Amino acid sequence: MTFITIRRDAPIQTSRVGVLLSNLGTPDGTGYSAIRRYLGEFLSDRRIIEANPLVWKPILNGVVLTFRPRKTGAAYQRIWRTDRDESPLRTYTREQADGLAARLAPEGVAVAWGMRYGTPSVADALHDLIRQGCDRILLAPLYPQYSATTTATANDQVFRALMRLRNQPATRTLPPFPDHPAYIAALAACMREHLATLGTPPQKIVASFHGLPREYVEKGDHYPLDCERTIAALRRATGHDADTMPLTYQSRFGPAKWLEPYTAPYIEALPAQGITRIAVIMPGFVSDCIETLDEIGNEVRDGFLKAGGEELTLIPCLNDAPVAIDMLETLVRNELRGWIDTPSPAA
Ligand SMILES: C=CC1=C(C)c2cc3[nH]c(cc4nc(cc5[nH]c(cc1n2)c(C)c5CCC(=O)O)C(CCC(=O)O)=C4C)c(C)c3C=C
Ligand SMILES: [Fe+2]
Ligand SMILES: [Fe+2]
Repeated sequence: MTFITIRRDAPIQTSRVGVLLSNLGTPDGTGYSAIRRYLGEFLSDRRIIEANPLVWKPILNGVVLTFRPRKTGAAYQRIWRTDRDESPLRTYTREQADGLAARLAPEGVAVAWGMRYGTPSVADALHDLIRQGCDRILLAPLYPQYSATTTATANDQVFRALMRLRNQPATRTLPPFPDHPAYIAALAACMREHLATLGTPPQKIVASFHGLPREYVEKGDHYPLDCERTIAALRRATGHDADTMPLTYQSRFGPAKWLEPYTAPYIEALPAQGITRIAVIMPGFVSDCIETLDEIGNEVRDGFLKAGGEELTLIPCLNDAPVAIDMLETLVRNELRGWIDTPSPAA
């Protein structure tokens, strides 16, 4: 292995705390080659696709990377932030980092952000923090519910970059926070604020989480337990139950069985039961992205309307709302105890 030396990395002389926010990733553009590059990196991750690479690689490089980029590119085009020429996930992650940086500036804490797949990479964000003199870094993957396919692979990627450093900073990782009071309070506030803008309240609020192959759960990924913890806490906080706030799983990829019930057929079956006005909340996504804005906001909405539904409203993800920054500040200050002296704000 070759060790890379970051300027001012040998030896670390300054003493500063840094926070590295990470999210999933996003392509650099909506064209075929940008999407192909992004999907190629994403779907080559063995935490994402556990199949034997001898079997999976020919499928990936053959049928998947030939046909999928067109479909995915069209979806990104529908949600692309043309004013900034980037995807919403990148915009919101940057805004979350900026908001958090402003809150932690009094203690001199540096904040950087990066993506597990695509750019800016988590390795670049790590190097940026080291250049700013950070010798203690909190890695904060922005996934409230743990999964090996999200939290673990985001941390793995930073550890890979750390492996190449001669002088490593000390690191901590932010644990998942499926029912942390600050997270549930932020979700409940965003939900109430959005519902207050509607003329008539929805008959149901469907809580849709990103799905996971059943096999990964059978092998021990405790992701669905975290989703259950979130939904139980959110129902308690907002006075709902399993009937008025059902839990479903979206974004199935490939032919295998994923966690059920699947969001799209669940929602399309509602009009036949007399439920024609619904809201959808997607608590697993800290930022709006292709899966919330396009899959639910376009595809699933179209299916619901075709099936006789009248209104499907999307409750926005936490994004850059002040309550989202409050939540991040609370979670991060809690993990930084002993590294910075200020008390953590009440949850
Ligand atoms: C086997 C494939 C996939 C697993 C497992 C998976 C888990 C998983 N993903 C998220 C969050 C996001 N996924 C996003 C996009 C996305 N996901 C997959 C596949 C798997 N995800 C694909 C192929 C894509 C790309 C889009 C597409 O082609 O359909 C995104 C959005 C990124 C954006 O830029 O908008 C997020 C966020 C979680 C939380 C999760 C496991 C629980
Ligand atoms: Fe995904
Ligand atoms: Fe999707």
